[in-house]
Amino acid sequence: LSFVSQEKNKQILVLGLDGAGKTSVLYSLASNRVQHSEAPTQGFNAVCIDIEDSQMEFLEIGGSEPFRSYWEMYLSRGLLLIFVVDSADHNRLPEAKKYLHKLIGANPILPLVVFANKQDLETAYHITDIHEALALSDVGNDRKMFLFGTHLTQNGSEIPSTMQDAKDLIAQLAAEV
Ligand SMILES: Nc1nc2c(ncn2[C@@H]2O[C@H](COP(=O)(O)OP(=O)(O)OP(=O)(O)O)[C@@H](O)[C@H]2O)c(=O)[nH]1
Ligand SMILES: [Mg+2]
Repeated sequence: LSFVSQEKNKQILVLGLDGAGKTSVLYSLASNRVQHSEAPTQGFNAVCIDIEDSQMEFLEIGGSEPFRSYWEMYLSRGLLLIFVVDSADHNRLPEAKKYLHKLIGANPILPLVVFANKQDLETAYHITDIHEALALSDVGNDRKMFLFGTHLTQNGSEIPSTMQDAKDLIAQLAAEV
């Protein structure tokens, strides 16, 4: 895990409301072990992850209100967009949907990978309900779009297979663009 400040490389953008689990997902993808974040991201969080022979640069932008205005500014530097939602945060799904559609409206081609996170919580919506709540059928046919149900539980345990699948897919998508 390392922090980078290269400007030229295109990044994999990691966005979504505060508390969705973006940082936890990134740390876990980086180490292949579940690693929960300890604090909300204040601003930006850049993480380099080795996949097979290449290195991928991920950029999380904090999901708290003051940081959301930066999301759209970074779209053009994005290779693909990972959008993370808390599947159990029913009340804020409409808000997540609003922001997601603003983002995809601003960029017609950026591939989209949605993480319906916190599937371990009892009240979590199933991915089919997340698909509907986020109106993912309106995303458009010209864009590559994928939806994964993910969960992170015990710190230090191996990442669940859906997370590994998502990581493999992201590597494949990044290699294609
Ligand atoms: N139960 C459960 N908790 C999770 C999961 N993923 C993350 N969390 C917890 O959710 C909280 C928020 O996680 P973060 O990774 O900080 O969320 P974030 O999206 O980076 O939030 P910001 O940086 O504020 O935008 C933390 O307490 C995590 O431990 C999950 O899959 N299941
Ligand atoms: Mg964070």
